Formats: sequence, structure tokens, C-alpha cells
Amino acid sequence: QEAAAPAAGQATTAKPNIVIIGTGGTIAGAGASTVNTGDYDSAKVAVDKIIAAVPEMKQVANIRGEQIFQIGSESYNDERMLKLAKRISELAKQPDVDAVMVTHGTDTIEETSYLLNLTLKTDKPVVIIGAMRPGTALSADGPLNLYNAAVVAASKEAKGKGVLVVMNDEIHSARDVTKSNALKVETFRSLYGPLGVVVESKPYFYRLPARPHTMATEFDIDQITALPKVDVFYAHTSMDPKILGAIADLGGKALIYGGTGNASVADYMEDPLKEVRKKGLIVVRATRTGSGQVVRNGEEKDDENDWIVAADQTPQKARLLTSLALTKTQDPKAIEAILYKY
Ligand SMILES: NC(=O)C[C@H](N)C(=O)O
Repeated sequence: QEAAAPAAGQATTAKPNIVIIGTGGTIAGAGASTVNTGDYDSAKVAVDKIIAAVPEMKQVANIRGEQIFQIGSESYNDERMLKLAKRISELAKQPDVDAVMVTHGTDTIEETSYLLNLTLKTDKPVVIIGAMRPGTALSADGPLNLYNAAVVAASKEAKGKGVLVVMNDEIHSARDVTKSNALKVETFRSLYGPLGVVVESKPYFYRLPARPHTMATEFDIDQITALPKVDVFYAHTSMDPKILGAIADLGGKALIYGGTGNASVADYMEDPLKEVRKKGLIVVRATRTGSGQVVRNGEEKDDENDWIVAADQTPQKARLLTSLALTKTQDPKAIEAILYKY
């Protein structure tokens, strides 16, 4: 996979070495025909084959593939996320690796990349990409996403900016990005906007992540062997109040209550939620709306109930961050400070 040596007289700037870790997802998917864009099997094609389909990447970097899993990203659990994160950490320590890319299913890219953003101790570029259409489809988006990601990973500008998700010509911070649509190729959105774009083989950054990431966090993937269990409950009308007690008895250390609006709690769910706290779980109010900051003591009596709020973190990101916070402290106020900080 090495590109040819430069001819005499040509510039000899060494190309960076990038390892691409394959994990499955739609970018590794295959449909029965070219018109199947949403009906296909994900996680079928090996990473080396995905890389071979984009020979243009050889112009920007020396690329090597490594298959770690072959799964749809809906199947990630803590064990798999930690395995991936620890492997990236190992690779990032190697002097002959300049950047790491991960091909990943899009369903949970926002969670895995956020965990990496919070726990990797490296300033080398780490870029996660996926696809919304399988490689067999007309207008498959995977190949260009992969090329653009290589362009970003190979760039000096990507260094020190935390874990990046490159999709649909945009560069997103792992902190902010979420999947916003089940089918569209423009599904990835960051509430505060992407950090930049890729145009004609060049990354253009317009913003910097303001929140601490990678080198600047208190979490180190090399020191984490397991993540404390945290569950999410999603609120709706006509809830069964008994459900909260049932979740609390599953052995979790915290419950994220994905409340309606500003994480409000239905009158008939208040007592069951107080019981969850009395059973020893940290109760975190997050909003199911997908965006916006939850106001402490706003619509609910957080002080009185010893509940905390998730700031602007979505329930799924609050789940990961609360779990990481629990590796450091059991104090609700300290955990809330972490939810506001990152
Ligand atoms: N577009 C995708 O990658 C969806 C797939 N279910 C996954 O997350 O693996």
C-alpha cells in the first residue's frame, strides 16, 4: 500500500502514517442491488476492501487497515467501546503512527467518539467516519467520507482538536455531534455548528472546541477497566410509575431521566424518582428534546430531592459522562460539576 517514491526533483515531504480501524456499520454494508439505500446488511465488508476502494487516499497518507470488530454500531456495549478505545490509545503511542481513523456505524458514532474524546491521552488526530448508504448503493457516501476523513487526519490542523467525526463534507467535534435523521446523508448535526468543512481535499477549520478533551481531561482510557452501570429512562405521556423502581433494581449507579422539555418530571413520577435516589442511585435530569440546557431547580426541586442536571448533554452523552464521572467520585454535586465542565 506504500505509494511510489517521489521522482528526482520532487518535494520529499513524508506522508503521514494512518491506521484505519474497521468496526463494521453501513460503511461496511452491502445491499442486494444498487438501488437499495436503506435495505441492506451492515458490517459485511472487510476494512482492507473498504480502503482498497478509495485509492485516492494514498495521495495524502500511508494507510494501513486493522479489523477490530464487524458489527452494526447499535451493538456497541461498554466492553466493545473500551476495547476500541484502548487499541486506539496503543496505536497513538506508536511513533510510526501519526493519526488513527475508525470506520464505524453511524447509529452510535456520537457515543463512541464522545468516550474517545473524553479519555484518549493523545493530541494526534483521531477521526471517526461512517456512511448512511452501503458501498453497493448508487451515490454511496462512504468512499468520499473516507477520503475526506483521511484528508483531515493527515492534516496538521486536526492535531489537538479532540476526536473528530467527518461526515458529508463536515468536520464535527465528538462532543457536540449527534445523528439527527434515520436515513439522510446530512444526518450529523452539531448544536453549535461543525468545527469546519472539507473542500477539494483541504480541511478548513472555523471553530475550536471550547470544552476540555483528550489531553486536558481527568479521564485516562489506560486506567479504566470497566464503566459503572448507568441507565437511561425516556419520558413520555402515560408512563408506568413502577418502571423507575424496576430500573433502579437492576444494579445501576445512576439513572438518567430523559425528561420532557426542560427535563420536567410528571407529577405521578416524582415519588418514584425520589425513591430511585433513596435507593442510592444518582438521579440526573436530562432533556429528551435533543438540545438545550436543563435549568437546575427550574421546573423541579433538585436541591430538595438531591437530584442533579445534565447541563446541555443529551441523555445518551450524559450517560457516558456520568459513568466516567462515577469512576472519580460518588458525590452528586461533583458529578454535576463534571456534566457542566465537559
Ligand atoms: N448507517 C449506519 O451505519 C447504521 C448502522 N445500523 C450502524 O450504526 O452500524
